[in-house]
Amino acid sequence: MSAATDLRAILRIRPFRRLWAVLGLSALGDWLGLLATSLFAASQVEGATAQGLAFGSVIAVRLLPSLVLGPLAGIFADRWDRRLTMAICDMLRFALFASIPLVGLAFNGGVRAVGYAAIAQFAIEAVAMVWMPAKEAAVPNLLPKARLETANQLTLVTTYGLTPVLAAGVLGLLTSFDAELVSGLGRWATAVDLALYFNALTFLAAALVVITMIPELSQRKNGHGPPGAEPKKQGMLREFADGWKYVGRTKLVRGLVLGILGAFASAGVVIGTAQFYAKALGGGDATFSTLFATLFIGLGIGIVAGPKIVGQLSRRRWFGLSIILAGCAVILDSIAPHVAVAMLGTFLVGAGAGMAFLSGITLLGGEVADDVRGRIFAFINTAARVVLMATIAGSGLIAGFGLARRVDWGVFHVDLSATRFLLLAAGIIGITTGLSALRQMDDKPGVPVLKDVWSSIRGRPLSLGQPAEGTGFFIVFEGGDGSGKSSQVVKLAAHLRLTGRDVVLTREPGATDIGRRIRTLVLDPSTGSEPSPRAEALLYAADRAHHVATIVRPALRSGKVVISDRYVDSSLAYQGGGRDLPTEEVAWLSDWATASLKPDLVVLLDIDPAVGLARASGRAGHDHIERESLAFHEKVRYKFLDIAAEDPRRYLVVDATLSEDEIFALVRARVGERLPVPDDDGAVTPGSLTTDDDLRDSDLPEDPSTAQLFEGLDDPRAAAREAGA
Ligand SMILES: Nc1ncnc2c1ncn2[C@@H]1O[C@H](COP(=O)(O)OP(=O)(O)OP(=O)(O)O)[C@@H](O)[C@H]1O
Ligand SMILES: Cc1cn([C@H]2C[C@H](O)[C@@H](COP(=O)(O)O)O2)c(=O)[nH]c1=O
Repeated sequence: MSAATDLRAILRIRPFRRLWAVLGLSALGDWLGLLATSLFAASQVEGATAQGLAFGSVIAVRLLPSLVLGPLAGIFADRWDRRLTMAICDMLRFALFASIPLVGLAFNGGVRAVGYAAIAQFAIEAVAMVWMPAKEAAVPNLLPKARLETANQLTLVTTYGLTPVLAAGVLGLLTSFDAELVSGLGRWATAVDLALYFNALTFLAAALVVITMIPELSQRKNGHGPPGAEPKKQGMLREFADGWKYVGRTKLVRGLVLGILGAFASAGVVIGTAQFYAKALGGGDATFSTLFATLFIGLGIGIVAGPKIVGQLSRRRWFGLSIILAGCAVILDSIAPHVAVAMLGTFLVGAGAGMAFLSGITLLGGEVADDVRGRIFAFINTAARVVLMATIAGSGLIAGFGLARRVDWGVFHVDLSATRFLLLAAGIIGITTGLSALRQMDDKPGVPVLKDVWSSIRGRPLSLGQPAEGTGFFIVFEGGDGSGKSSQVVKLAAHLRLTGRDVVLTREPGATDIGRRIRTLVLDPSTGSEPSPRAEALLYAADRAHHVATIVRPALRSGKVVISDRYVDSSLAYQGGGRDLPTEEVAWLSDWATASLKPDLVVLLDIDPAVGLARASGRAGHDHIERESLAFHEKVRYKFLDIAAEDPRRYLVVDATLSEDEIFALVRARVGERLPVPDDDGAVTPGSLTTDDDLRDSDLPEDPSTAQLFEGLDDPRAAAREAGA
């Protein structure tokens, strides 16, 4: 789907469209408020030092409430109606912003007006701390999970890309007409005052829209109860503690928090050392500004283009990898010999941070239960600010002390700068936290990360990972036609049943009703037509999907041993090797069909196709595949061997020209290593199965499924035989 179609799709969702308009208004108000109150404070006093102090104090005051109120603010979002919380917060912000110029007018400017501006700013920020988690927690309830990422892209671009520019434009426009405004409208209508009134109105409008037009903001999806159920009310302190506990005990959230804080710590060092870094590169203010702009361009591109670049890559993996990318890029900055390399590094830092930010909040929104979401957002918001401020201040201080040192060892000398060391440390922190987040949150264990990334960048289908499946054991027999699989599966099933195992014997294609019809379609020459290679691959996959869903998984779930005559590798070997279809696409198809169910053990009976086909020709009637050329069957054989060589722990490759009993002895030994034998009390001893002497034909239990599967009742070869093919 194109980006425009994606956008249209989320903007078609009415409550979200309205909320987006509200967010735009609030963000515009916020930026305008920040700029205007700072200018307002500076304009109330005389002299450069006093103006600088006034400007700085208003900004500093904005950051304080998050430290004090941050962790508590999330409780409001989880405890009370989020729509009401947002509307009340917006009304309060409306009143507070409007009061700043009015109080300034009453005091006739001066230090008292600045003092009030600072107090109002503190209160506004405190209110914003409550509004923000309510909004963040409500958004995921308005959208389908699959649309959350695009929605986050849109709100991030609106909040950090469009509205600051618009706010600066509005303020610039007003200040350029300052003199005219004052002479026309009077002393109460300076450009900054008007900006503050305008800003107040944006919050009033937002409050009205929220309360009258987005009732959906009140809806809840209870994470632990039925949808719509009221979350259980408990004491505030208990709720606060529960929020912390949730972070501690939930692997995903722990990984996200760790990753986000690590990323903010690295970003803090980059920002704190930026001035000194520009000097270390031999540049000045212009270099500093260029690097800063590059960082933000990277950030924007990461947010806007990131999802398209990584395609279907797991978002959990993407999050960890983005932090690792940012960490590596900071290390590149730390060793950059000149500005061009530093710009590349800084761009990648921005891109990595933007992608981590987007994937992080999307994961939080989509995966954290509704009833704690507000607290988690508030917790992260506060912790991130604390880490950011501490690292900016700390690294700025350290970098300022030790700008550059030259260490001489006789003829050798090295230029060491504290800035570069700090950047190196920040890069290492970034990589370490990224790796740790990746480890904590990985949702595809067993699937190599780099292979996954490479496939996703190339737009190839990805492997789906392997979910655990009950307590059963899944054995598959593979090999060319006539290699002796059917003979061995029957022996092994009988043998395991003698040891008391509950065994399900099955095969592909054709173990189910649907499968039998597919088998006819795909193999039976008497149908008069043969499927094209891709259709053939799809038909085998369809048979497999139904087979796994209705026979294999249920049996494994109830602890049975499932023995299948052919499975996924047959598709890889015949359709991938024999028919020359791209093997990774065939693999993905089967992965999807089976929802990634992999066998515990695969026995590959390897045989020269000339020998196997000669054995199979003993049966009258040949299916489509048996009629293929020897070259085709040779490609199949080598594909089977390649697959087995990649995972020797899972495969037992046996020379299928050995006698049936010799083969079975090898199979039995290997199965015995993996499959413990239960004793009379149900206890298990690994590694001892029955011997040949234990296995007498007369002892074999009746196995109707075996008869049905292998006696040719539904076998197209039988039909072909009858038709005299
Ligand atoms: N180890 C062996 N040595 C010689 N002949 C064997 C051996 N194993 C099986 N056979 C014979 O080879 C023929 C094919 O055996 P079987 O049906 O078990 O193979 P298969 O791999 O299931 O074949 P297909 O894939 O074509 O269904 C049968 O006649 C069987 O008796
Ligand atoms: C599962 C599967 C099978 N095939 C081919 C391989 C054989 O020639 C026939 C099945 O015959 P059998 O006597 O039951 O072994 O189908 C395939 O091409 N792709 C597959 O995925």
